[in-house]
Order: sequence, then C-alpha cells, then structure tokens
Amino acid sequence: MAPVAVVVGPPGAGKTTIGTTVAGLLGVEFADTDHLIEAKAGKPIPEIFFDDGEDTFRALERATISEALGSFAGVLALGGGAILHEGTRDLLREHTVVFLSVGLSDAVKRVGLGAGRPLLTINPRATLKYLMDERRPLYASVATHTIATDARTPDDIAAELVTLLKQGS
Ligand SMILES: Nc1ncnc2c1ncn2[C@@H]1O[C@H](COP(=O)(O)OP(=O)(O)OP(=O)(O)O)[C@@H](O)[C@H]1O
Ligand SMILES: O=C(O)C1=C[C@@H](O)[C@@H](O)[C@H](O)C1
Ligand SMILES: [Mg+2]
Repeated sequence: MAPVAVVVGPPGAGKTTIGTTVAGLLGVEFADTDHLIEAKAGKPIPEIFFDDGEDTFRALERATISEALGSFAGVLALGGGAILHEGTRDLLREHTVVFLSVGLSDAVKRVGLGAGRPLLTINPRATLKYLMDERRPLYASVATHTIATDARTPDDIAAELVTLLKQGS
C-alpha cells in the first residue's frame, strides 16, 4: 500500500489545502504528517521544537513518514522541512511525489506572520526566503511532478494535480 500522492513544498505552498481538495475529488482520505506527529508526540509541533529540538523532531518526522508510506493509501502532505532529512528523501524514492512550488511573495501572503510555525517566528519574510532558497533543490530532487501555484486558485491547482495522477505521468 502507498499514498496515491505525497505532497511536498515550503510553508504556504498549499499542501494541506490542495491535498485535502485532491483527496475529496479522488474519494480517498487525506493525512498531514504534521498532525500525525502531534498525535504521536502528544503535543503541538512548536512544543516539540522547544522541548526536544529540531533534530528530534526530524527523526520523529522521518519515522512517521516511513510508517505512512507503507500503510496509507490516500493523499499524504509532508511537513515543509521534511525533505531536509536525507533518510526521508531516500524513503520517497519510488513514490508519486508532487512539489507545489511557490514564489516568495505569494508564500509570504499565505503564511502571514508565521503563527504556529516555529521556524518563522522571527522575521518571517527573510527566513522564508532563506528556507525556500535552501530547500528548492531538495523538493525538486524528490518530486515526480512539479506544479507552480503562484497566482492560481486552489481549485485550479487541485484539478491539474488530479489530471496528472489520472494520466499516471
Ligand atoms: N493557491 C492558493 N492561492 C491563495 N491562497 C492559498 C493557495 N493555497 C493555499 N492558500 C492559503 O494559504 C494558506 C496556507 O495554505 P496551507 O496551509 O494549505 O499551506 P501548507 O503548504 O500546508 O503550509 P504548512 O507547511 O505551514 O503546513 C491558507 O490560508 C490557504 O487558504
Ligand atoms: O518548514 C519547516 O521546517 C516546518 C514546517 C511545518 O510543516 C512543520 O513540519 C514544522 O513547523 C517545520
Ligand atoms: Mg499544511
């Protein structure tokens, strides 16, 4: 068993929004690894970062993704930084992985002040630019499909993704 699609991209790319819509259109379940991790840890992500540190969070994230890749058949959205972990990138080989790309100005509008995002609490715009520049090649390296999302509605993006999945290309 494997997800019909794994959705990756930076904070604000629309992974949760598009993933939920696509799952609805396909009649399958949607899951977000951030929520699975919070359930497993019994506390919110900012608390995991604060109490245990980012390395512990990334290890927990990798274990959660590994489990979901083998047991979940719906649309799976990953956390924005999941691809930073080499072990997680390795897990994604052989899966259908969709990179939702977004430029800095649309991402900033969508993320707002970064509330609830532990890595974006200070100067969200500059931090987001840094994160996106660092991560873009990593998202691209795991992606089987890339969809540009700037200035497009979630419904339009979701429809393109469903078409890509149905084509199996
Ligand atoms: N294509 C879009 N156009 C305009 N707004 C969008 C678009 N996609 C998502 N949004 C809005 O941007 C915000 C962030 O979207 P969403 O939570 O889906 O992103 P995400 O990639 O899951 O982020 P995170 O990595 O923080 O989980 C939401 O308020 C959502 O409604
Ligand atoms: O971009 C990131 O590194 C993160 C994104 C969120 O989805 C969460 O996984 C967490 O806040 C870390
Ligand atoms: Mg999300």
